[in-house]
Formats: sequence, structure tokens, C-alpha cells
Amino acid sequence: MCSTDRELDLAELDAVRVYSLPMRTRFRGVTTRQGVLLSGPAGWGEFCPFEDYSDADSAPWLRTALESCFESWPEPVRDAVPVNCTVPAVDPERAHRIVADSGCRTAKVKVAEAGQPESADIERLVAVRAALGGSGAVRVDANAAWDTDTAVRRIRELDRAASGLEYVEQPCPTVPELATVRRRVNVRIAADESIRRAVDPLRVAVAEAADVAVIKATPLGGVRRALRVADSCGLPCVVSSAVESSVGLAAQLALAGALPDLPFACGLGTVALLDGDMVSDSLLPVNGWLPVPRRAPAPSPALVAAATPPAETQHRWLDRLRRVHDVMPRREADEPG
Ligand SMILES: O=C(O)CCC(=O)C1=CC=C[C@@H](O)[C@@H]1C(=O)O
Ligand SMILES: [Mg+2]
Repeated sequence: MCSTDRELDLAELDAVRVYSLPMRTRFRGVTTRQGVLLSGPAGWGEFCPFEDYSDADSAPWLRTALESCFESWPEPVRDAVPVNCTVPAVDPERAHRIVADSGCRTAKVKVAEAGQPESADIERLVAVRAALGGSGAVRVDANAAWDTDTAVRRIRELDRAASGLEYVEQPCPTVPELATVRRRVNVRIAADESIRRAVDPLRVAVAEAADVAVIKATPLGGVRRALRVADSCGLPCVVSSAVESSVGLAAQLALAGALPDLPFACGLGTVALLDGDMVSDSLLPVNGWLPVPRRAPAPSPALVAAATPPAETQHRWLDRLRRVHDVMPRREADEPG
């Protein structure tokens, strides 16, 4: 039976483990990644919405975890996927090292970080291109930081600094702004924040706002739902992580493995951003590739014990899990969008 039809009950779970892992570098304003690992009859899943997500916004994250616990994933069409290394808003030396150490042929570079001068982005991109050589691909992610005029100016400057950008991810907040910028620059536009709910992708395609869709199984409610979103948006897709441990990342790899077409490297090399992991055989890229697993890897009891936070943090997450479960629509027909 499909999770969209069944009454999912947390009491059916075999194990619930709260974890807390430090990040190597501050990313998305986050320095510690926390969540809950869940185990069910089909295997392990991970519930890890960011702290600023409401209970309603976190419901698809729980649905993704429960899909892993109670169902099998769709058949993959490939057994490995190419991935980008992710370069946070760090100094040029650090950026160079991240790229050189990664073995990846594509680098995704964070830009437009609040409080940093524009020159910091230029210097970071020059360092990334030097580390990658002429043949690699460089993409940037502005996380909706710019208005349209700033986006057009910065994209041209960053394109020059990087000796060519593969695409720019979410330069502006809204779909109409993305469409405006797309008409004015010669670099591909990728939509990320604009594709977080099932209704959004259609709007992006209709508005001719993007060339690429960044899709994430975790906030879209699971591998099967994300596959439907990919299908409905009619754009080439890049699967990108939500900075899960290897347990949750496995669902994202299952999505990347099952997409009919995968023309770009995926943003799934993110276990490297964590200082630790919950499994002993981490899903870290080798020569820029990650395998497509058939189920999530089981956490190591020793690593779970080492990452277990104080009782107060555990209670906070278990409360959140129950609250989100209570607001989670039981049937797809009940969901907004
Ligand atoms: O795509 C990647 O290389 C890594 C994932 C990544 O960048 C993100 C993951 C989670 C939250 C986001 O702020 C961020 C993104 O905007 O794409
Ligand atoms: Mg993004």
C-alpha cells in the first residue's frame, strides 16, 4: 500500500533516535544539524526539517522519512550519479581546498552571503575555477538574495570571474523576477526555493522563469512525489540535498537514480559538510560519483550513541515529531496544492 493512502502511525516504528551533528562550516546559517532517525519494516528514514520550518512545512519531510520506513523506492534507471562539491561562503584558500579535495568535476558555490563584500564572491569563484581547471563546471547559488537589476549585474560579473557559469540558482525570490532575469542574461537560471511545493513547478515552467529545476525529495514529501514534480515541471532536473546524514541522503540518491533523465551533476555531496555521520560507510563521493542505494543505510549504534544530544534537545525533537505527525495530511487529496 502507498503511504499516501495509509494511516501512518508512529507507534508502528521500531526505533526513534534523535541526533545532533556539528557542521564543518556554517551553512544556511546552520552550525549544528539535528534530526530524528526512524526505523520501520522497510528500513530507516530521517526527519530533519530546519529549525525555522513550521510544523505544516515540516509535514512533507516526515512523509519522506516514513516512505523510507514503510515502502520500497521506485526502480532506479542508473546505479550511480555524478555530484557537485558544495562550496560554502568561505575564503578563497578554503574554497580551493574543498574543490581540489573533492574529486568532483562540478562545483556549486554559495554567493551573495549577507555581510560579505561582492569582491569575496569574485575571489571565491576565481579560486574555484583554478582548482577545477578549464574543463569542470561551476554553478552558483544566490539563495534569492538579489533584486533583478542586481542579479543581472552580478551574474555577468560572476560569469566572467568563473570563466563561464553552468547556471545560477535562485538569483531572486519570486517567479516573475526569475523570468525577468532569465530574459536579460546568457546564463541558465535554476529554480530552487521556487520549487518547494507540488504546485510551484508548474508555475515556474508556465512563467518561463527557469532552465533547470532543483528538486529535493526531502521537502517534497518523498521519492515518488518528487518524481511526479519532476515530471510535471517539464524542465531538466538537478537533485539537491537538504543536508541530511547518509540515512536521509539515501532517499535523495534514490530520486536521482530513478529520474528518466539526469543531464547535470546533483547537489548530493553534502555529507562532507557535516563533521561526522550516522552510518559507518558514509555516502561520500568517490571521484565525483555516489552510488544509488536500494534502501537507506542503517545507522551505527556507536555513532548514534556519540551523536545523541542532551535530554532537553531529544524531548524538543520528539515533541516536534508528534506535532508534525498530527498535522500531516493523511491523504494526498487533503493536502494544499
Ligand atoms: O546543492 C548542493 O550542492 C548542496 C545543497 C544546498 O546547497 C542546500 C541544501 C539545503 C538548503 C539550502 O540552503 C541549500 C540550497 O539552497 O540549495
Ligand atoms: Mg539552492
